[in-house]
Amino acid sequence: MKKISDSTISRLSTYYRTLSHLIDQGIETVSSEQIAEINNITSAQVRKDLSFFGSFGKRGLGYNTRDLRDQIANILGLSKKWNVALVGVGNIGRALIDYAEFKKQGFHIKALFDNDPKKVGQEIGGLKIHHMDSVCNVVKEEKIEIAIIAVPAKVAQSVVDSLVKCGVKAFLNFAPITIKAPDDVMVKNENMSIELEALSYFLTQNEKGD
Ligand SMILES: NC(=O)c1ccc[n+]([C@@H]2O[C@H](COP(=O)([O-])OP(=O)(O)OC[C@H]3O[C@@H](n4cnc5c(N)ncnc54)[C@H](O)[C@@H]3O)[C@@H](O)[C@H]2O)c1
Repeated sequence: MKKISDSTISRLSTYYRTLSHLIDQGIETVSSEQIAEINNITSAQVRKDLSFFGSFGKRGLGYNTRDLRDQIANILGLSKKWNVALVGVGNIGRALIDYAEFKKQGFHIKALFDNDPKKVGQEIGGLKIHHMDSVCNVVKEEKIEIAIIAVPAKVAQSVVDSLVKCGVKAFLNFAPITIKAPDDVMVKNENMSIELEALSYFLTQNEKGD
């Protein structure tokens, strides 16, 4: 299959949400123009993104919202349940454990890790916090496929390395560093500071233009 860009994958997630909202409103069919308008992009972009994966909808009739949502869910692998581990049960970690939406989307937090002796052994949301010493055993037992990294930056690389050694191949990293990983491992970075800097740049350039 052709290599699909990150931006196409990210737009598919957006279309998935758009279709879910339309279905909630009882709307059965939608055109690429409507999907485009809702998301401030062009209809050509919507058609191009979908064309990578086959032909959907009927010319002139648009797409059936449920069919298209289900097909996008299949493409994104959302029809299955993913077992997730969270490493670092601090401020960010706790907020993520409490976020019920992940579970609804098929991402089930099944294991918690921390190296603080005061936290290890405690239970949060029905899950025991394990020490990193037992990481591979727990990863194997809980069939962990994705790990969320919410530890301080200075230890994030070594934490990822430990999980890679246990066979985990997908990471969502909250620590503000660039993680190095083998080619068959994917690391997505979640960094609010970068987003804030983009806003800062936008406001700074606007001021200069005034
Ligand atoms: N992505 C963002 O937008 C964003 C925003 C704020 C903070 N952060 C980053 O997220 C991370 C977590 O922030 P926080 O405020 O929750 O920190 P925190 O100090 O509250 O929590 C970190 C947790 O990691 C644990 N930990 C430390 N070393 C560990 C190790 N080697 N193995 C396992 N657990 C370990 C600590 O015991 C603690 O429970 C930091 O890297 C921070 O810079 C990201």
